[in-house]
Amino acid sequence: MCPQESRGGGGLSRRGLFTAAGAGGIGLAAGAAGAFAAGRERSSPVNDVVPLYGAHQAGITTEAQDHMHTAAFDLTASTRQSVISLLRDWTEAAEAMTAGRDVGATGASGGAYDAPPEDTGEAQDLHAAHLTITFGFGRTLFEKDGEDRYGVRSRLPAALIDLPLFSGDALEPNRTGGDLMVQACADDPQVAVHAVRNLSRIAFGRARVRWSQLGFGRTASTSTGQVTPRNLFGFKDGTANIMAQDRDLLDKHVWVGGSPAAEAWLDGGTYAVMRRIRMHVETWDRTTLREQELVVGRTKRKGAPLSGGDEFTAPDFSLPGRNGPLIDAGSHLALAHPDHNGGVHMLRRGYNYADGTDDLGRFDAGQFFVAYLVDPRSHYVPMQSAMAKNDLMAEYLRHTGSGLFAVPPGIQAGEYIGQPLFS
Ligand SMILES: C=CC1=C(C)c2cc3[nH]c(cc4nc(cc5[nH]c(cc1n2)c(C)c5CCC(=O)O)C(CCC(=O)O)=C4C)c(C)c3C=C
Ligand SMILES: [Fe+2]
Repeated sequence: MCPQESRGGGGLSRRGLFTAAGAGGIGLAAGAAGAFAAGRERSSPVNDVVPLYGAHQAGITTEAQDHMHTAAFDLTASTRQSVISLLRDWTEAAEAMTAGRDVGATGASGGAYDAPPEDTGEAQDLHAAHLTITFGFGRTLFEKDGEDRYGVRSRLPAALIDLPLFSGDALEPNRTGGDLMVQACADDPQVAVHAVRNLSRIAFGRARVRWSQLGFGRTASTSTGQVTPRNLFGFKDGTANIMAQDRDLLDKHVWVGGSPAAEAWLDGGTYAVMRRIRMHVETWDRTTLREQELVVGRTKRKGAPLSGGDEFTAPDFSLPGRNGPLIDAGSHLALAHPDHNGGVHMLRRGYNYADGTDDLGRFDAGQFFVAYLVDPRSHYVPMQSAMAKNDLMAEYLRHTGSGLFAVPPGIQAGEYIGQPLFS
């Protein structure tokens, strides 16, 4: 695991910064001073800062936190310079918030009495909570209605396609697309919401929120140190995920590299596929345990493949049962497995969501599916096409929102997110 991506990777809480600064840490002293100006004193020292800087953006291989708030934005900026200034301002704010500080020099309550505060304030007294903020660029940033709005059309990556409409999709326009994407993940929901809200406030006059989604209860592990969580069908989800420790799989299936010159700005980055998938939990809850396990291809209790063993045993798709293979060829496991998808893997990092009820009293609940992968044309579209047609799980699912974003590489101090694209 890259140190810069590890959870709490050497980061310090604001109280920790004071201590280290007192011990002679010059760089840290500057951070502590900033924190003090922003007025975020906290009660106890904790080590819950995930550094913003690194080769890759944080929030991808970082151990999946418990909560998520994601938003997509439509740009209203009329110039390229205005987009750059927004990205600069967002980077500065992200650096402060992920370090557990308020936004701006005066923060939530240290500024002029007759001016709006620089920070909205709801994260005062809260820890950094492993906050990560991951940024992405939608296809419409590069080209919209045939127009090269910000002079970056020539740098549009070939893989940043318009995703095709899949069988059974019921996409809602106001939950789909977007020029920019911001994914905030944290172990405290209020910290994640605070981050997106402040970025939205900063964007005023340059970009406005197109859609946003709250998520809870991660539906994947991204580190071998994490316990596999459960989704709203009650099954373990994320067992066979790419983990932060799988360096070779990450290099092959997640990180973009060796791009042609026009796309080289994305090297070290990745693509984020986001799908808001409603799960018909009422129907699922009236389905027998036998049927549920048949659909998933794994046991509900342990998450073991139906061919036997424990959670991490490799599935055997040819092992026969009384009426055909023990793992049904139409099961989600069979359709998603690399053996049936040309060997592709993806890093899943989704969250459960529950957004109230519809007019029939049914829960609008499901999974906000997020996957990071090297190329959606090879690593997502074929699998989703097959699932939409043949996955036994499909009858319990409805895709209501969608987004595909190019996620630029990480940055160093002094740079802004996506800088190579505009250089
Ligand atoms: C196109 C990609 C995928 C979508 C969309 C998707 C939706 C989805 N998945 C579950 C539940 C489970 N998925 C599991 C495994 C799994 N799913 C995908 C891909 C998509 N899932 C992959 C690549 C894999 C791993 C396959 C493998 O290598 O074995 C599992 C099993 C446990 C696990 O390994 O994670 C469950 C359970 C839901 C509920 C859902 C939509 C709401
Ligand atoms: Fe899945």
